[in-house]
Amino acid sequence: MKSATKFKVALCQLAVGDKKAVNIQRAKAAIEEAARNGANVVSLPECWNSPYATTSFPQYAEEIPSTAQVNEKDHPSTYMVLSLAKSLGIYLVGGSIPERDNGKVYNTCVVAGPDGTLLTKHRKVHLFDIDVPGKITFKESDTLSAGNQVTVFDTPWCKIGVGICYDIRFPELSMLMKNAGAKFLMFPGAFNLTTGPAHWELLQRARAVDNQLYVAATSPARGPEGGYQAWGHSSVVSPWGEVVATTEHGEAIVYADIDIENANEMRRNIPTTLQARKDIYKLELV
Ligand SMILES: O=C(O)CCC(=O)C(=O)O
Repeated sequence: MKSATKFKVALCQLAVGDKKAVNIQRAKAAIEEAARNGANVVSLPECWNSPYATTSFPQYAEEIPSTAQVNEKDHPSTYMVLSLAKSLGIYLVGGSIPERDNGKVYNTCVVAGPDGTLLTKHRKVHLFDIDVPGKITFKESDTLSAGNQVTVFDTPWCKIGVGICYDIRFPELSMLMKNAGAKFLMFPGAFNLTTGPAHWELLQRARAVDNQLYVAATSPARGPEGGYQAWGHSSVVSPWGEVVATTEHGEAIVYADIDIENANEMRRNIPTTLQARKDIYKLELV
């Protein structure tokens, strides 16, 4: 399905283990399957090449140079993403990997275009530092640094904004992506068994309705006992706030037919953007 406003998205809910080469092969196979099934835009989950653990991030980190510098030996994850986007002719939102740059490590999403170029990268802006006593304590800032950019890229169908996991909790970031023209927001993410059931779907539906656009969130599959337990439930939500595609917590590929005209219609019918009281409040980049 492909027209001015219609395309197919696929979210690859991958199992992730401690062998990077195996993780890359698994991701490659899922992306190939998604493309065979007609997906035009494919997403990987947060942290798909490394265990989701602060101690693993520096160990699994790779540099992410510009397209011409990417090679298989030094940048195997990004190499796979760029070369597969090109051979399959798809837009690939490469989940996230730990990125090393100038002695710092970031949680970074690489976006590849169908010509194999690195269109943009998003460094997670809001680090996941939380403490819910007796349930979950996580402190990404122990080993990660935060990005400071709002990320939106062009496709033939619409502009797509990218955030990573915890970024979805900050409505301002999504609003800034909408203001930059996005009609679809994609969040690779790895919620957990405490916040997942409570907030994963709610936040996607909230961001979709308050910005009148599509939202997709791609999780890893649930791991074995002992490691980080991802909530799974990768899903796609329409501008009206309906969950149009989802899954449970095992390995899966979630497909959805997107029609951006649904976002346009919602914006015409309920014209909140025009009705916003910009005379009494405003949102701006600093
Ligand atoms: O916001 C949450 O509850 C989970 C966030 C998370 O797991 C992450 O940012 O990696």
